Amino acid sequence: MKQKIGDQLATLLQWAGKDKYFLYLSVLLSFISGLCTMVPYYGVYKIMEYTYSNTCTKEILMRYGFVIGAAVVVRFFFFGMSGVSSHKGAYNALYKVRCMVIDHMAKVPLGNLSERNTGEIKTVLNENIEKLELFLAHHLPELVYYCVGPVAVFFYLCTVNWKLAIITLVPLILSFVVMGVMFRGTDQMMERANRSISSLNATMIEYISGMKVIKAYSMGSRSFKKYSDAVEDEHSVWVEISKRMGPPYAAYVIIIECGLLLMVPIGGYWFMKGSVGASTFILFAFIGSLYLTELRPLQELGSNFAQVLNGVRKVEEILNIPAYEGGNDFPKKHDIVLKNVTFAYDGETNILQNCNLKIKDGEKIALVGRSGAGKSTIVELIARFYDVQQGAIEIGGKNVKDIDYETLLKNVSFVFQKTFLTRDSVLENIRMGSNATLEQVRFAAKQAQIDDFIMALPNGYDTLVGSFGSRFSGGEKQRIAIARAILKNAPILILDEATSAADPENQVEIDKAIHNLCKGKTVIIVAHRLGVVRQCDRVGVVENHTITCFGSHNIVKEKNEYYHKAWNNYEEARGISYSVEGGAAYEG
Ligand SMILES: Nc1ncnc2c1ncn2[C@@H]1O[C@H](COP(=O)(O)OP(=O)(O)OP(=O)(O)O)[C@@H](O)[C@H]1O
Repeated sequence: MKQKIGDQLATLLQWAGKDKYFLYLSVLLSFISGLCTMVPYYGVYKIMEYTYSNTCTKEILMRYGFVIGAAVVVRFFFFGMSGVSSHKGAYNALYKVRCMVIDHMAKVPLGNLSERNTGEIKTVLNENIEKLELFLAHHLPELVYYCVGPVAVFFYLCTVNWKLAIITLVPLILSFVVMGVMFRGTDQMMERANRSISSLNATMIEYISGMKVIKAYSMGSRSFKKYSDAVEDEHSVWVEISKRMGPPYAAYVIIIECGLLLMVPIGGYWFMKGSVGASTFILFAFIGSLYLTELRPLQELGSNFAQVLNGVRKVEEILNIPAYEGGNDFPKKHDIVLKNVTFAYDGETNILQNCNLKIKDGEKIALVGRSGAGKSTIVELIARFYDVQQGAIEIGGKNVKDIDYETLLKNVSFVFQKTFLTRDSVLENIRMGSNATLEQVRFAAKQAQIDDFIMALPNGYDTLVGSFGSRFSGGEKQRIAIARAILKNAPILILDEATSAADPENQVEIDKAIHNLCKGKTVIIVAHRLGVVRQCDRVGVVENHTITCFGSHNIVKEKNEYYHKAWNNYEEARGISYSVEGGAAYEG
């Protein structure tokens, strides 16, 4: 449903919180500044009256000259102060909105976020929120200033001659009609412009982050085409907008400037008839029609206003994604139970169906199965990255939906297949926002077998991670991720094929570190390589949308066909002897 403009502005002010008072102050100062616009008209008119009645003296000239000068100074001073206040309010408000969006994103289910592409979220966080800054810091005080000034002048002109004053409004009324035409239907256009910017952002992110693959597969021209198509689309939207708004804009400018064309014949006729004096005629003919030109910037503000409202809508859309709120403390016991879990990412195609699993507190289990069987999905459901559609997931007897989401995430450690490093120091990359001391971080890094490597870096733990963590190999990044998990020390640990990228030379040390890390914790390992399964108490086979077999390695091997075969293949592969003609045999 379309929201009213007033409601959207109220929402914006509500987001600003206490900083809205800076914005109110800015509006007040702009208001006073706008009122001062009237004073020069008053001063000039008075001087003309004295001049035409032959009573103008040096003293009178000085007096009105001073009044005009003072009004101009006050006007600019107050307008400047209004800008200072609006900037203070706007930047604080912007900071709050950005924090609110980021905080909210942390509390919403991943599923709802991944429905939006990264480009769309980037557009909201950057472009849309920037538009709010432009509005609050610049347009809001300008809007008040450009409205109050002409209104004050109009009222003053009414005191001089109300009939002529009303005639000065004719161009204004016409310009409003033109503005109405100009902005009719721009909502959809701005929505389209916003979509095209989001799509351009998404393509740009994809193009830059996939540069390696694009080069490796000589996909340059095709990928570039996708990018250039997005640029083309964005360009065509704006061409259409300017085509649509250009002619009415030109008409608006001409109409608002043509007050003189009405004033000279009408005012002149009344002057000739003797119904208005010379000073009144001159005031209206030359100055009275000028004041409306002050309204010209309102058109620009109007077109930006549509974008601001669109920005508010986009931010609201993200803030309106239902978040996981409230909930209980994390349970003392850490057994995990899946009860008849059914789940589909798209709500239709079930990835899991009536899936059951019971993991004891402190147990270490492995999930195995074909690629795409749903192993990662199970562990992500346990950490409530998504909500199950049917059934329940319980930790320590409590449904994960009833546990405070932040607490749940604090108590579950994840080591993903792909490690994400932030553009920060190595220290902060291991700390991940915690207050851990350098000693604690180093202790964790030692256990993860990465301390020596970090100490050998140019600035040790203060070394900055290059863009997207490109300075580290896959194995090094994984060991940093293991160090993070060791430091976090959560009672539930999920390793999603955590050691797949490890350096074979360090594999033994890493296995040792993981062994220490797992002590006393409930551990789920998503195992792609079967070697890791032997360290686990039990193993579960994920197939046919459920866990078909769960038990010790020997039992599952005996009962489950997939696991039996996979294990035999694994053993066979390990036993393969490679021999090079003339060389010694190598046992893999
Ligand atoms: N975010 C998502 N949106 C839609 N479908 C998804 C999403 N993530 C995974 N899937 C689909 O769900 C199914 C199970 O994926 P999942 O990653 O859980 O399998 P997996 O057993 O861990 O596979 P692998 O061993 O290859 O990592 C796959 O068909 C996959 O395409």
